[in-house]
This record gives sequence, C-alpha cells and structure tokens, in this order.
Amino acid sequence: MVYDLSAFESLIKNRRSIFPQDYTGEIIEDVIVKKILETAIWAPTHKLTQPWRFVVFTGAGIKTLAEEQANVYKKWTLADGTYKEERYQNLLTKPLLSSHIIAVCMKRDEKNSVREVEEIGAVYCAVQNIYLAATAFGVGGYLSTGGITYMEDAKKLFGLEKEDRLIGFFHLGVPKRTPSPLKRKSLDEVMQWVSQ
Ligand SMILES: Cc1cc2nc3c(=O)[nH]c(=O)nc-3n(C[C@H](O)[C@H](O)[C@H](O)COP(=O)(O)O)c2cc1C
Repeated sequence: MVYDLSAFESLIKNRRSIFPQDYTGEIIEDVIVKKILETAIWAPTHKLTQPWRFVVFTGAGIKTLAEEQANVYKKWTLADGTYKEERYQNLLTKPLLSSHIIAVCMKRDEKNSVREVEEIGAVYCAVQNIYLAATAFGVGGYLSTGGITYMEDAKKLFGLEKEDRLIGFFHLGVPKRTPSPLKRKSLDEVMQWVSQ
C-alpha cells in the first residue's frame, strides 16, 4: 500500500472546525499557510477549470479586511434597513483574533465551461483540502460563510465579477487545544446500497 491508510483515516476523522476564540493569538508562519493552500489547488475540478481564487489577509492586512468588510456591511444593511451596530462592531474586531484569513472565491472561466454548481462544488473540495492540511500541520481553522459573504458589494473587494462567487472566509490560528471529534450520522443512515 502506497499510503498510510490509518494516518489518512485518522486525519479525516480528527479534522475539526476551530473557531477564533480558541486561537492563542500567535501568528502562523506564512510558509505554512502557503503549503496549506498548495494542497487546496489539487482538488478535483470538472474540465480542469480550477475556479478557486484565494486572497490571504495577515498582519495589517487583517485590519484592512476588517474595515473594508465592516464598510460593506454598513452600506448594504443601512440600504435594506437591517443594520445592527453589534454586528458591525463584530466585523471590525473579530477578524483580529485570527492569524490569517483567506477569502475563498470562485471565478467563472471565460467560456462558462461547466455549470455554476460544479464550480462551487470544486471550490468546496479545495476547502476540504485546506481543512485537512491545516489539521495535518496542527493549525486551527474554519470556514465562515457569515458576515458579508453573500452581499453582492463584497465581490469587488476580492476582484470578483457579477458571475463569480465569494464562497467564504477561512480563518486560521494556532489552536489553544485539540478538540475531540464530533459525532456523525452512521453510514447506514445516509447510504443505500443497490447491487442488483
Ligand atoms: C459550507 C460551510 C459553511 C460554514 N459556515 C460557517 C459559519 O458561517 N459559521 C460557523 O461558525 N461555522 C461555519 N462552518 C463550520 C461548521 O460550523 C462546522 O463544520 C460544523 O459545526 C461541524 O464541525 P466540524 O467542522 O468540527 O466537524 C461552515 C462549514 C461549511 C462546510
């Protein structure tokens, strides 16, 4: 066997979302973050469109992201009457808990070669690679799809056009502790087996 299946299974089952309140505040080396993203780009993709794009924020860049996203939130929600000061303040301050924040994006190819759902799916495969690589490096992280993720105005912060999608923000930090695995539905609950 070429791969250590026991290590592989253990990596998958021990992967957890680790949230910013559980980061120590230490900064992860950029080289580790790049290695994590290097695994992301090996995800499967129909017609090899490779629709993922990553914008990495760290250091003073995190403050820039915080301010820009808070501005987008304010403008968007004042316009539709849903503005909440607490959420605005969270958008300004919560990012500062993370070592790096990766804006995970989906960019459509010029020919629209495959359906949008497949491009989004491919980027989620890349996200799983990020999760697994972070686990392997002992780094904590999680995908956030809150905040400005689905606000149209957010796209321009990351060079995205109308047809592209902001998928979410992958937060990274040094974990205070290693959480235990969460329970899952059993395979029998979610699988049908048809053999004739
Ligand atoms: C598509 C997607 C979106 C998510 N968005 C959020 C989010 O906005 N906020 C959050 O706290 N967690 C988010 N998560 C992380 C989930 O909360 C987490 O995966 C779930 O609780 C299961 O825990 P685990 O990842 O440790 O197995 C998201 C996960 C996925 C796959």
